[in-house]
Amino acid sequence: MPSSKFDTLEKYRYNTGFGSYQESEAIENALPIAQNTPQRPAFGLYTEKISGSAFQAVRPENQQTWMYRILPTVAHLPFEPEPEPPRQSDHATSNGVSNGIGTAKPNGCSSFQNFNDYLDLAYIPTQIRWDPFDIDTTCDWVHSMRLLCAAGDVSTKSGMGYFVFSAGRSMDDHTAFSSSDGELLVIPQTGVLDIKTELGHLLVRPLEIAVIPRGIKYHVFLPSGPVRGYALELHQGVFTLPNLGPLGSFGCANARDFQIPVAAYDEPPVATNSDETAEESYHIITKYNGRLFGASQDHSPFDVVAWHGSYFPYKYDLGRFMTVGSVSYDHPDPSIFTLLASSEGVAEIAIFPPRWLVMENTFRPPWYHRNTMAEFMGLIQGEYDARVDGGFRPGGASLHNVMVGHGPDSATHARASEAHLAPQKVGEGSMAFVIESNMLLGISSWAWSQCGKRQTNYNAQTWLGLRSHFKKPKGVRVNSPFLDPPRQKEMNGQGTTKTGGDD
Ligand SMILES: O=C(O)Cc1cc(O)ccc1O
Ligand SMILES: [Fe+2]
Repeated sequence: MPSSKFDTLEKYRYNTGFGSYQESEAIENALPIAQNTPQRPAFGLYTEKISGSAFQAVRPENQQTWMYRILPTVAHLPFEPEPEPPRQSDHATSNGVSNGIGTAKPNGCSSFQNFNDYLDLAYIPTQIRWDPFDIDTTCDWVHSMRLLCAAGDVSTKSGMGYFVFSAGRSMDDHTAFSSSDGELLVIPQTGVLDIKTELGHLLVRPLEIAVIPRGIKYHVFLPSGPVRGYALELHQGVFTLPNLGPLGSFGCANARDFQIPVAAYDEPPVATNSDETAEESYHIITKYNGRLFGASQDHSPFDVVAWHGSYFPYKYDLGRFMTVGSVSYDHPDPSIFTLLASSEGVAEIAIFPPRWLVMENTFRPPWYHRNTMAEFMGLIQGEYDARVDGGFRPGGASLHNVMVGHGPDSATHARASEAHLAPQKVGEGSMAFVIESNMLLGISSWAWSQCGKRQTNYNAQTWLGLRSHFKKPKGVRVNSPFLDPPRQKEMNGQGTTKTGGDD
């Protein structure tokens, strides 16, 4: 007997190919040949289509999948609001009011409840960093997500939401979850996710990522205990592979390394009495404009015997990423490490795998900067080479919002300015990521105060140690229009010099 479900590795078979057209049968000949909607599909199955793009989307962007299933999705009782279980990870202040922004929510509200309330987000032009988030052992996947920051609006399909998840138990048997609010990128930081989806299984471990399309139902089993990680829900568009431009035909994340599940289905229970059909009870939970709703049905939603199409979940092993970089001088933009980009340009995720730095006469860590793009960073393991002050830890996060200045901490600056520039391997045993977004992100009140993880000394600890090293060279002309002409002349040793106290 396997000790856990994920030891039965046979169920984790994958096809490959980002953006490919797939077909998969759990029972041979379940897929119709040369048509989609036969009058009577094979073996008494129902035909159901799920679309992820408008019918008339251009071919490269068109995402639709045909499923051949035991019963169609519609066969369920009406959805009702789902009760909210209590949560461990609220650290509301004693008077129940947050520290300056928003309104603290009482213990017991779910993440997705917060997520709906975009008016409760705060926009703050300072650097923000969080210690590793606590693992909420009481939670299953459905209630595991906590909104950190967001932009846009779910109902108009704009923007995206950034989450941390932490769960200590598997979803109850006979439950399934889906989000109608967007496509979810899952980045586990610790623990294993055994994800059973309508289209087959995905086993996702730290240093892998998974993407679950909008509306696809799934069940999350935790075969090896608690999990924690990061998630990004795109309300707008879907994840795509970035174009490679002058890099050529391959590099970064290659299409063939994306793994796609194969069809698998739950065998319906056998009726004991031949006059009856055996019934089961399933609870289906869906996130709809930020709220959780539940419905019952008498059959498994994991009943897709065969499918074909271009709309499916997938996973990717970050170890397969081919990093490229400067082999002469200067530090390139981090876009060279882009793993996935959103089709509508609202967000991109780049990773920082272990890599060689060989640049000559170069300050090798990132430059100081502020960008029109907001930068959210997470750390899966190890240490991020541009922030070695000990405050950016695996399972924590940072946010440098639109036009918020940041860069290497003062110790890193001092070290890198003096470093002997031999070839150097950085990030050994480490994996950080950055999500760049072109939207100004609002912070949830949970992220600002209730989680109790925001570092109130981040800015001071990281950058206030920077000292001016400016030394005006002697004997050079000063030509600065910021200085008035007499002062310039004086600095250049011309004209009358009047110093304070002489007149
Ligand atoms: O550490 C950061 O801020 C992320 C980052 C990395 C990099 O190599 C260049 C720019 C940048 O924003
Ligand atoms: Fe940055």
